[in-house]
Amino acid sequence: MEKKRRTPSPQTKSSRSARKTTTPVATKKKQKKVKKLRKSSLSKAQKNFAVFNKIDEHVNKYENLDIDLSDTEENRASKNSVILIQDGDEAGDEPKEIQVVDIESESEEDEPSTKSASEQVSEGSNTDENALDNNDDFIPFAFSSDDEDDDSGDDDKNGGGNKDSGEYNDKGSTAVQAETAGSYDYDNYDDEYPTEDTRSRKTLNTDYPWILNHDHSKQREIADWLTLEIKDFVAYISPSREEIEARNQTISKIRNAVKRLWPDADLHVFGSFATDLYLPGSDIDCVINSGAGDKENRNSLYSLASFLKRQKLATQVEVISKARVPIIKFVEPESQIHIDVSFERTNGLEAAKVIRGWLEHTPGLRELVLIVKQFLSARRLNSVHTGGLGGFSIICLVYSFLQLHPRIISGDINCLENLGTLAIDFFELYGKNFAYDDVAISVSEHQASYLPKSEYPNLQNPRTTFSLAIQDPGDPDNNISRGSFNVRDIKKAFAGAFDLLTNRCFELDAATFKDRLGKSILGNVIKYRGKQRDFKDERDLVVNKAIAENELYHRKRGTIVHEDVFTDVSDTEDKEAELYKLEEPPKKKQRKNKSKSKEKTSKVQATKSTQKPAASNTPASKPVHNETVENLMGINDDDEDDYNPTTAVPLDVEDEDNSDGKSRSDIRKKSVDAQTKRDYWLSKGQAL
Ligand SMILES: Nc1ncnc2c1ncn2[C@@H]1O[C@H](COP(=O)(O)OP(=O)(O)OP(=O)(O)O)[C@@H](O)[C@H]1O
Ligand SMILES: [Mg+2]
Repeated sequence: MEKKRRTPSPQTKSSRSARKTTTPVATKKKQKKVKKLRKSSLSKAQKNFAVFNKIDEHVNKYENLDIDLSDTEENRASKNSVILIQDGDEAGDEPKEIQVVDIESESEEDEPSTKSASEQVSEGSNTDENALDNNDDFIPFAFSSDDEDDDSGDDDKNGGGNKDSGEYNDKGSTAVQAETAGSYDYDNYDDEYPTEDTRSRKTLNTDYPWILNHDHSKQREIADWLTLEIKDFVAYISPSREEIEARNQTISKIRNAVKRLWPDADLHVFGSFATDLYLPGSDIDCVINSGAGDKENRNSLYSLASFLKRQKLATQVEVISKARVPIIKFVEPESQIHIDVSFERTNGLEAAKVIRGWLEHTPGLRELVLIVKQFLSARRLNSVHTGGLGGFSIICLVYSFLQLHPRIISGDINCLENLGTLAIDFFELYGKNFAYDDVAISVSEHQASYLPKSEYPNLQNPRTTFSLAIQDPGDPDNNISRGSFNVRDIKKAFAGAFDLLTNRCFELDAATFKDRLGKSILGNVIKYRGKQRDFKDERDLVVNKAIAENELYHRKRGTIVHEDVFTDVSDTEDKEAELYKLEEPPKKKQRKNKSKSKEKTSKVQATKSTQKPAASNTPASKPVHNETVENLMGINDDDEDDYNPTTAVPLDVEDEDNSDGKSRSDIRKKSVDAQTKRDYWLSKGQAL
């Protein structure tokens, strides 16, 4: 039944009449207004970005602690070594001692090079290499194309060193200099983006290749354009058949080797490969569990490291034996995939299953996680060793964001159709509004909630209140983000992304269709520099064995328990064919329809009515009240939240024709959606 119409908000009224009376004078006025708004928002953004100019806090000071074995001469020499990193006892402590331990020499790899490190870098970067693998796609918060050219000099200053680790600082400082000197022209930053004339030339080597042949510049709603770009980006970086197979084979090889060394042990995969949340350059997280449960010790770690090296299954081996979670890190030479191996634990295997459950029930989760991952990875803010935000924390952050978003809870928006708005909301929340000092995030198998930090001493950082606290879904006393000590820079980066995306949207919204052509919104904050990929998300074509084996592992264990129990999945009586059978591919993106949204609304209502405090196993659990949640989200309930989209827009407002035989109610639904988006969008501008 049609709901009773309510008086639209003044904001709604004015935007409606503006659309109805589009005289040339009105258009000119509107353009002037938009220009003014844009200018003021740009200058405000400029102010926000002053933090990047005046202080160097955003430069990742801990970057140099990261060990990169690929480029420098010492590192080349140590390719035949095992590196022992002695971490502090607590995650988040900076590494205390680094010790290189030679375990074996293999002469062919030891050949000294007379070439400079930079030459080695350029020679080493074969065209098949993916810049993401090398974390080589850093984008400074500056748009001057001169930045890249200026790098060479700085490289020399840094001892002609490690391009990989130097790039962040070099580019960052170049960007800072350019902007401090006032040479950056905000009005012309679009120069970086191809005009129609230069499009064909630029598209051959674009930094945002996901727009190639995927032009959305004709979208009426700018938020829809961003949503479509996000979908394109995700399709672009999703794995091809070959990539999945390479990962599968790599795991099989390592597992076979482990079993040769330790017949009572088995290797399992968890982390992003077991959740389908990996970027092309992501590592593979593995754990070795054994019948005796005795492999987590220094001797075993070294035995395995030496063995894998001898078997030519590992290069660039590091043994990190004194960390809270001792691991071996190495690169598998054939696939060049980075592997982390931990020992005698099951929590990662349990987390993988929980995360897959979240993915199944949370539309948009995969898309937003990959966007945030790529965003942080390009800024080198994704490594916990340097205080960044690890993949696990990102997943929990995005999951809680989607679970607690008022507009999703109320069934007001469809996640997959509003990825653009949600991405901006995410950056706004964690870049500008989130109360890091007071609020912790709790995620459990079925829900998320905000917790008052004061009541959870175990989640607090003893050194500072300004920290991110995310309760481990598998252990309520564990703050999974306690190692992310660089939260200040992460917050700044998110705030920057919000400003850049919002400004870009305003700018392109005001531009003519001709000027929009070939331009990217997402490219303002995310770039991809590397081997050109296809838009082939081939996850439906080949079994991801990490997922299949993890499913089997849980089937064998029957239920999720939090004890260390050895379960050998390779010694299985289950038929292999059964295990690796491809399931029916999931139905391709469904268009929103009435029954689906109704179903969703009732589901949301059910969730709301049965909402329990998160982490029910923690008695003090007390989710922050919804009003506070809305404050945290930065959404003002005076304006658009009062607005009833089903009644605010008359049927005759939309000027689209009805040639495809849609019913009037379908059209109203569409126009309502468009208006909701527009109003919401305008509110973003006012927030600037
Ligand atoms: N702080 C932590 N506390 C407990 N478990 C953790 C923690 N960090 C990581 N893990 C476990 O390790 C797994 C892999 O973590 P990681 O941060 O590498 O995420 P990822 O999804 O593999 O992302 P990426 O693709 O960036 O490697 C997680 O799924 C989780 O099970
Ligand atoms: Mg990982």
